[in-house]
Amino acid sequence: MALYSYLLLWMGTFLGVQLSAFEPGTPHALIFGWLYGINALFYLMIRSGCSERLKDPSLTFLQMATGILATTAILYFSRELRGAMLSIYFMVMTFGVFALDRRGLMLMALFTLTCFTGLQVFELSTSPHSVVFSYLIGHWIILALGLCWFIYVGGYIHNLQTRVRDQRESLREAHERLSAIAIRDELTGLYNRRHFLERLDEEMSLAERNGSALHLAIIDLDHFKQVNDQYGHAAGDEVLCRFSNLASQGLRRSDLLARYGGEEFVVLFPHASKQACMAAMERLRDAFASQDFGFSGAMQTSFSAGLAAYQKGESAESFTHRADTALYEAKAAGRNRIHLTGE
Ligand SMILES: Nc1nc2c(ncn2[C@@H]2O[C@H](COP(=O)(O)OP(=O)(O)OP(=O)(O)O)[C@@H](O)[C@H]2O)c(=O)[nH]1
Repeated sequence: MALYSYLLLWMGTFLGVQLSAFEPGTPHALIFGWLYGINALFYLMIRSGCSERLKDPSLTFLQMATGILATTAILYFSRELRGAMLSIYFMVMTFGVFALDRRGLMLMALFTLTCFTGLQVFELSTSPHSVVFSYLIGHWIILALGLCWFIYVGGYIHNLQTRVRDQRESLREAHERLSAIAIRDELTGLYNRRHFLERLDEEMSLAERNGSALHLAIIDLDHFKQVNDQYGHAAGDEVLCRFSNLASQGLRRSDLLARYGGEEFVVLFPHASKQACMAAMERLRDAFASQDFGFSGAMQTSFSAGLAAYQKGESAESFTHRADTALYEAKAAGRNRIHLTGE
């Protein structure tokens, strides 16, 4: 954008010289040559990442200061076009609107006014006879008022931009939070059934492609209705949460644990042998059975589980059905046990 703007400005200056609106000897090639050289240096600093170490990595201040100095040099050679050429300062200030806050804009405005005042003082001291005093004051006032307007409007645009950015950021965070909540079970914090079924499909595709082992365990807490009936729903919830914590801590991070519904849970074991899965499940069964919930002696906390190994080419329905059948067998065999399905 800077290169394009400078090109337009160069063309304007060149035309101004041809039409005698500028001093005949205006060294426009020299001024713009320098300008392009310095901007090429800025470009290299930004592209190479050198500018990252600076306080202003986009080099906005430096780029604007260069533009303001170059504009002051061009204004020096302008004659009756001086008033119109003041607008170039505002073009340079526009660069800062999206990158600088109100304080930064004030600094750049002050720098602009200082440069222009310096130019006027220089002209007054070197050729006082060619200076029209009313023009001099008029130009200064127009520039000062224009810069004040820029600070006000620029600051407003900057604040607006910051607010939009903040809102976009909070929307992104809210979306992330919602996505995280959508895949979790509210009571236990474990993954919910929907997320589990999605992951099951993914893991089955992986096992299909790589020929790797994949086991599925369906767990059902035993006589859970009695807990609710005798000790209330809150006690039932406490048992569900305690089981979830035990299982989360006892399983490997690569195992996928989810609440399947009610007092039913599932664990997906990717890349684990049948023996390793059985051992993990037995450890969990022992840990759960030894939990003390303060229930009366007759009531034991235990679970039954069915374990199935994924068979190449089978559907998710068939895989879960086989694990479910094994669970049914475990319940029928007296509960508090884990059954492994064959075929
Ligand atoms: N506290 C509580 N209870 C739940 C929740 N979800 C399901 N339940 C209860 O879990 C109980 C499940 O009972 P059943 O399906 O008869 O199973 P069970 O008593 O565990 O018997 P078996 O599975 O045959 O050993 C029901 O009483 C449900 O109300 C929950 O989120 N919190």
